[in-house]
Amino acid sequence: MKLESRGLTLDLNYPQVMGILNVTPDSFSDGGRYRQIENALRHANEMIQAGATIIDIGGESTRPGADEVPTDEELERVIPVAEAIAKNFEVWVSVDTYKPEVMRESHRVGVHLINDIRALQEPGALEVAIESGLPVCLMHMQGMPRTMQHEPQYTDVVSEVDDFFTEHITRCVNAGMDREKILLDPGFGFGKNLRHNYQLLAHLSDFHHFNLPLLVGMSRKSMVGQLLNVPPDQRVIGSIACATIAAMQGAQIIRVHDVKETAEAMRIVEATLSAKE
Ligand SMILES: Nc1nc2[nH]c(SCC(=O)O)nc2c(=O)[nH]1
Repeated sequence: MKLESRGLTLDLNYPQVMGILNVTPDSFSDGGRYRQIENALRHANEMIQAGATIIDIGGESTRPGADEVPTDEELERVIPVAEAIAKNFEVWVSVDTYKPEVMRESHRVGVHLINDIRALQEPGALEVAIESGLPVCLMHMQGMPRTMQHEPQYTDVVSEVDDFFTEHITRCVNAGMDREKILLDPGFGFGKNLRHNYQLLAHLSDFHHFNLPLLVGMSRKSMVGQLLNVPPDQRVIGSIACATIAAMQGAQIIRVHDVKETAEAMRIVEATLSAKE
């Protein structure tokens, strides 16, 4: 499986590491110190050297309870950094946004992938994404970041996420999007309790029936913290375990803070999966 964008190709026969670049003052793990462009470029370069093939830039913290950021503030945080990275490095640049204006500007400055935690449900987002021709990650979320962790309920979380994927793939394709530009993400921690998260991880390979790339993000999240009872910056080993379990099930893109550690773990996964053939 391969993903193309702007002349770059991502070989999805091997797990690809997506490095997280938060440009938010309140991001729960980076502490928002990457707001300036020079720091952002330095961090992006570190992650690329460590093995990241995608840099995911986020201007609005979506940790549980986070408030929304005005569009012009998000544009100011994200676009200059996205442009600088796209100009300075031969790396995929994705933008973690649900706002159509941010998607449009991201496309204009050379971004390769739209990463939308709201699965193009904001008014205008689907049209902008189709117009851009960029690949888009559709992520499942129950509720909204401010309230999504207040008693999330499912009859069967795996089948309900599967139904969500079916519904939104159909919606996007019917609106004119090429099906092969869609990526899927179960949205760990977005309206899920601990058990829901591990049910999704345990059954991740069930989602391969769509024959679309699976992107997962568990890095430093509460699904690790609640088991290990450690703060975000001490969740690296647990996050690597999650990444390894996901990649062993064929997840193609792993979204992480700790790129070097994850990239090394993916080498072990690759060696194991290729020995299975
Ligand atoms: N596609 C995708 N995008 C994301 N953006 C965030 S922000 C919260 C955090 O990093 O803890 N999580 C995810 C995720 O899981 N998947």
